[in-house]
Amino acid sequence: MSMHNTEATLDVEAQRQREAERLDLEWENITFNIRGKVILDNVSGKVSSGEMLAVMGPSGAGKSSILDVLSRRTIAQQGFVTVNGDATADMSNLAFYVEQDDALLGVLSVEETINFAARLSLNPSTPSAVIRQRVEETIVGLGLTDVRKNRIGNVVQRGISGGQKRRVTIGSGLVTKPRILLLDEPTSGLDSRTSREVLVAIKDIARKQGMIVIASIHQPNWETLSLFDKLLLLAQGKTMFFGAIDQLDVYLDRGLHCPVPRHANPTDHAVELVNTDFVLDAAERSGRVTQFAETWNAYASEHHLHTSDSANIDDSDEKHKLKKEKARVSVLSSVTGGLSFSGGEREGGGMMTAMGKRLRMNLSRTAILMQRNMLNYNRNLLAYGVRFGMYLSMGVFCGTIWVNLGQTSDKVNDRLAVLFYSIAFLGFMSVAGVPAFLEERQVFVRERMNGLYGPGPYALANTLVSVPYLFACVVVFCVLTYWSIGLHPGAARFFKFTAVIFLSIFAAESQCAMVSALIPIFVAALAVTSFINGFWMCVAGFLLRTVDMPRFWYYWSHWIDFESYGFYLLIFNDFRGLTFGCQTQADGSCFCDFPSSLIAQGQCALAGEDVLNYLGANGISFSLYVVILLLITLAYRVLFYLILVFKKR
Ligand SMILES: Nc1ncnc2c1ncn2[C@@H]1O[C@H](COP(=O)(O)OP(=O)(O)OP(=O)(O)O)[C@@H](O)[C@H]1O
Repeated sequence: MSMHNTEATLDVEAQRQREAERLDLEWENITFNIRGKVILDNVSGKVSSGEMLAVMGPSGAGKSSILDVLSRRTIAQQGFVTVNGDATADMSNLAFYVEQDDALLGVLSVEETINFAARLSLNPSTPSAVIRQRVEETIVGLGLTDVRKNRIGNVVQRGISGGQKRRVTIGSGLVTKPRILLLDEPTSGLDSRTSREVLVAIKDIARKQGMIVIASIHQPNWETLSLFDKLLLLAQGKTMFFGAIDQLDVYLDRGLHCPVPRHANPTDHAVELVNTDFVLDAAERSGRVTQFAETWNAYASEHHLHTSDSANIDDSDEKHKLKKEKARVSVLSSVTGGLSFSGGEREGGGMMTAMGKRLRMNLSRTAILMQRNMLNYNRNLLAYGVRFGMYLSMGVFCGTIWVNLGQTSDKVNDRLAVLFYSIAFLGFMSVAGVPAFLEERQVFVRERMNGLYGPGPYALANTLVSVPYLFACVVVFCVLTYWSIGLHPGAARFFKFTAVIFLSIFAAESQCAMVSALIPIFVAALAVTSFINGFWMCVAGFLLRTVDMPRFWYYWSHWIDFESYGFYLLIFNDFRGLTFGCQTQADGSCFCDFPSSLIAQGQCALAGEDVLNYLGANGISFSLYVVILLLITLAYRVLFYLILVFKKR
């Protein structure tokens, strides 16, 4: 069968399947409070496959909140959200939520961004021609053809406009072909013509796909609004109107007795009526909105315009109990679902349960994320570019400042200092990756919330891809410093030196990723990571010998400090087998800067082992310390993963 035939068959099959799986999304009596403040008050409604619902209202009316409840990102204290009557339906599999903020990777092009979103949502076996076709349709549909090769842009490099970014974010959702598309302010930043065209494209896809579209929207012109089938008008969390768009002016006239003035836009008129932001008296503000809500309820009952079909059905105690139980299960599963290794599979009809398929899916997602990370790190100077430059410069500085340290006892302290500094400073500089990590994390949060993949593939891809980049940074530093400083001769010691620095810096990087995942605020992550690294320096065993360290600090902090293992491994690697000449004094006695075992043997010299003894590092096992360093890194990575699992935003 030719590729075109395959695509056509897939599309026809998908269409048939979707027609067969008509969806009704229904929400009943949603009441949501935050700290006693009513955000949504008894809101109900229903929307079906192929329909577009506009959610409107003044600022703070609860538009984003109802989208959050419908996507189950927020669980309301009262009420139910059901899909075809099922309150336990997995929304992360069904719905894609396009939030107000555009969380995108700035160095990727428009086309790459949409392409990765498509690949992350599809079965690993989807033919690439099908992916290309989807991406093409989305780009053309959203009017992004001219900028398809342009980069999104970030603080370093200007990219596409704000309105184009909005469309790319919408495109990243549309291309996954969700059954329910939730859009928070999709037209913000777009002029009225572009807004309309974007909504036309969405409507077209929604019709073809049998997709439900729910969009919060500010002041669209009437022409744009008429693209929607239904309107939910909110004020102070209460329903002011819910129903077919063309019923709004009828209601305003006959229900509210405030007819739309000639040439005025009915929605502008309605939003203006229910907007009480500028009424000074609080009681009057809430009284007016309550009265509007009561008028609507009375009108809806009188004209049988119930907010949801189920309002007609006898809501017996039994049915209510059943829904309540289902909703409870849904809340529980949404909590425990956080432990799952991956997100769900969007395409292909339902969750795959077989372990093999699940593993394959996770590996495929990990591979795609690795590919995207590499593209990001190659182009994003803030990821590793800045660090590469810093490590290279620091290599030049260290190699020329501690240049050619001779093997004399008076240089031993300088040698210890440069070894300590290599671990401490290079580890400290892991904070330079925080901005790029936070950008990547935001994209992860958005994609994870939309069920594209879970924390497992993300954490794995992040860990694996950071290795070669970090290794390149470390190698350049080591090559520039090792021989210039005059560290222990021999290739084997150089390779060990490089390996130890790499393992230590990888531990520092893992710690930084863990902190940034926990505190995803740039300045705070930077401050906390720097603070922790500063503390590790104090207890590493160089600035203060372990024998002189108060036992309280020694027993717990020294032994979990990656810097102490890195430092001990470096000095063990460097000092073992070296001999340092001491000074013969005027009286013929020998002076060494450290206690020497060689003087008693008639040599005016200091053995490297004497220095190790002095620092309590002579008896260490190199391989054991390497294993501990690896275990500390592993612990950071596991914590990183667990934080991502439990901290959803
Ligand atoms: N986490 C929160 N804590 C306290 N109040 C909140 C919280 N989230 C939302 N609110 C309040 O809930 C109300 C509804 O907020 P929401 O963001 O849903 O409004 P909106 O209609 O989307 O507003 P806008 O059009 O300005 O985006 C607002 O008064 C807001 O201040």
